[in-house]
Amino acid sequence: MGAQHLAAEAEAAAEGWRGGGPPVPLVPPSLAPGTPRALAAAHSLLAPATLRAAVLRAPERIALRLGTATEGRDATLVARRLAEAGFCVCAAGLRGAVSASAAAEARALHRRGELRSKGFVRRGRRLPHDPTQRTDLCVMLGDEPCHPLHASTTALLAIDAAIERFARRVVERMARLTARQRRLMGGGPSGERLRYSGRGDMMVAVYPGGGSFHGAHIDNQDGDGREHDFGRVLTFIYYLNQDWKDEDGGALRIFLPSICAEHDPIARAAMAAGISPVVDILPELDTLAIFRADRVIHEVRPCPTRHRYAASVWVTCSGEC
Ligand SMILES: O=C(O)CCC(=O)C(=O)O
Ligand SMILES: [Fe+2]
Repeated sequence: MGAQHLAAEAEAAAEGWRGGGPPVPLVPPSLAPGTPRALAAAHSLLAPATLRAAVLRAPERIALRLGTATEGRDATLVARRLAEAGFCVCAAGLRGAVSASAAAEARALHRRGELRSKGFVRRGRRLPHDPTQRTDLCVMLGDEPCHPLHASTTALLAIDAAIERFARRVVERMARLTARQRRLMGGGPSGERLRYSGRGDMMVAVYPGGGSFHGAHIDNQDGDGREHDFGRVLTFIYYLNQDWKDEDGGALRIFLPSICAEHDPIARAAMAAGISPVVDILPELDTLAIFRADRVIHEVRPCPTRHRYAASVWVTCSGEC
């Protein structure tokens, strides 16, 4: 299946819920009936993703300094990059002590058995866990002091608060984008100016080696079943793994949306050959990946041995013309 086709599906899905009609179902492309992945998955729970992909060089990281006076300027850069490409990769610039403590907290949650299998959220409901689609283990953290995990996740919650502050700024900057940028990847489904409407609890996840993976999907393919806003529009993922190498696998693979990729000659050639242009992002400590939760197809490549930890926050938006 070509990238153009995938992206067209993604865009159709993003619009389906806006028009008030039934949401357009999106089978995770790597698991569509008859594809190699679907066949492999029938034989093994840990089959690696086999969607044909041309791996392009990842764009330069934006060096952020979360929680400092430069955050406003950083948010403007991120908003522009999101509008042009649908995703961006940042170095968050958090103090080493904070990121190292958060990584230790995530490992301790796993050791204590707090991380469990979960299904996808579709139309606002969590579906039963399906090990042919994802084999990560996760838990949602709450920031209220009475939450049972509150005392053991203070560094993770500090990162959660920093991401929320930054996310609010990014959405504010996205609302200032031009109409053209908003129609690309910077606005609502009909190019509306985005407005921050909320966020979910932070999710801490581990891919515990053994080929664990998360098949190709869009986080919010159906508006999350919400009437009053667009549901999740941005995904923020902060990675918690020191010295992650190519050979450790586990890259976050982003499928370039076709309307963004067509300006790149290599991506265009790949699409013409029916191959998806993708970029792979290594889940290295302090890397912050940000992408459109409602439009960008992505997957987690299989993790053969190392345990891979990440903390994700989803931001919901409404829109205004
Ligand atoms: O951890 C990642 O890199 C991505 C995970 C993901 O796509 C998800 O949980 O929806
Ligand atoms: Fe996802």
